[in-house]
Amino acid sequence: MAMLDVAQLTHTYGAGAKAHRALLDISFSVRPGELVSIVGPSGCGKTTLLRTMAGLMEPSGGAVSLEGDRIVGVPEGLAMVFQDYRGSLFPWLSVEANVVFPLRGHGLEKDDIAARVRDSIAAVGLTGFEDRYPSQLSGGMQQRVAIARALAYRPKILLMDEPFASVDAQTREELEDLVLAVKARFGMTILFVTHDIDESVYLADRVVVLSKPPTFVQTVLDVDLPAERDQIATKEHPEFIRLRGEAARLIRSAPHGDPEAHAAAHAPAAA
Ligand SMILES: Nc1ncnc2c1ncn2[C@@H]1O[C@H](COP(=O)(O)OP(=O)(O)OP(=O)(O)O)[C@@H](O)[C@H]1O
Repeated sequence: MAMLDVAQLTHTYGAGAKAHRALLDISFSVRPGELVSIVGPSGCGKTTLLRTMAGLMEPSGGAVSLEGDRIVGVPEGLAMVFQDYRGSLFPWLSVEANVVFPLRGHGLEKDDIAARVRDSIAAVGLTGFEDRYPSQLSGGMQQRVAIARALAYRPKILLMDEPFASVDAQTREELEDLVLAVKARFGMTILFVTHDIDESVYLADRVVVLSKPPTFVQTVLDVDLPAERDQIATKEHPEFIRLRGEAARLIRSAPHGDPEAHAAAHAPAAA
């Protein structure tokens, strides 16, 4: 069974003459232990899609399911890491207290919480920084804290919304490799939204390429690259070069969804 299943998702903002159809028909799934990335042209509806998947917004049609259960409201087994790490960490709490925060109130034993927190902070390379406050850390380190917090929660799926868009290029590469390391170590299932085509291919098992709004899935690319990725060797691999070229061409020439053609294609056959 898919960990996350997005089935014929549609969304229209407003109604009547002011209606704006954002999502025309989005269907894809994420298997357990897989990293699926989502790329598309600017304004293609990535935020709308993420908000729907996180249960923060009800779609106009279709459904999102987590392990077969339809998502209505924010589901238990889901954690998110956002681009804006400044807004997502509590500035008045230490690194450790930030990581502990979402574990409170779940009936976990003290020892279990302590072990999860220690393990997650170690996994993101921040052992020794437990007592620091977010303002005492670089942007990349703050994003590591956000990742540690999500790891400690042990979600079924981790949604990452352009998480590295605000850090410098070198830090970005380090954080990408950190995501791959924690995915391997914790068998994490990850949905990764990005504007960066290289990043989408480098990290993923599959890449979902979206159209312009009203948005549909143009294609899903299988990333047939060795599981062990390397910032230099993988990006020189002929298959990486082919895939990034294909994704770039699809995004550059992305069409808008055509509601009439879509309705005709999905109309029931005439009797
Ligand atoms: N509240 C709203 N009311 C009306 N239209 C909206 C609303 N929010 C988004 N839209 C429109 O829906 C479409 C998808 O918007 P969304 O913000 O989901 O795209 P995005 O891919 O996240 O954008 P970006 O590439 O800028 O991050 C856009 O055409 C946008 O203008």
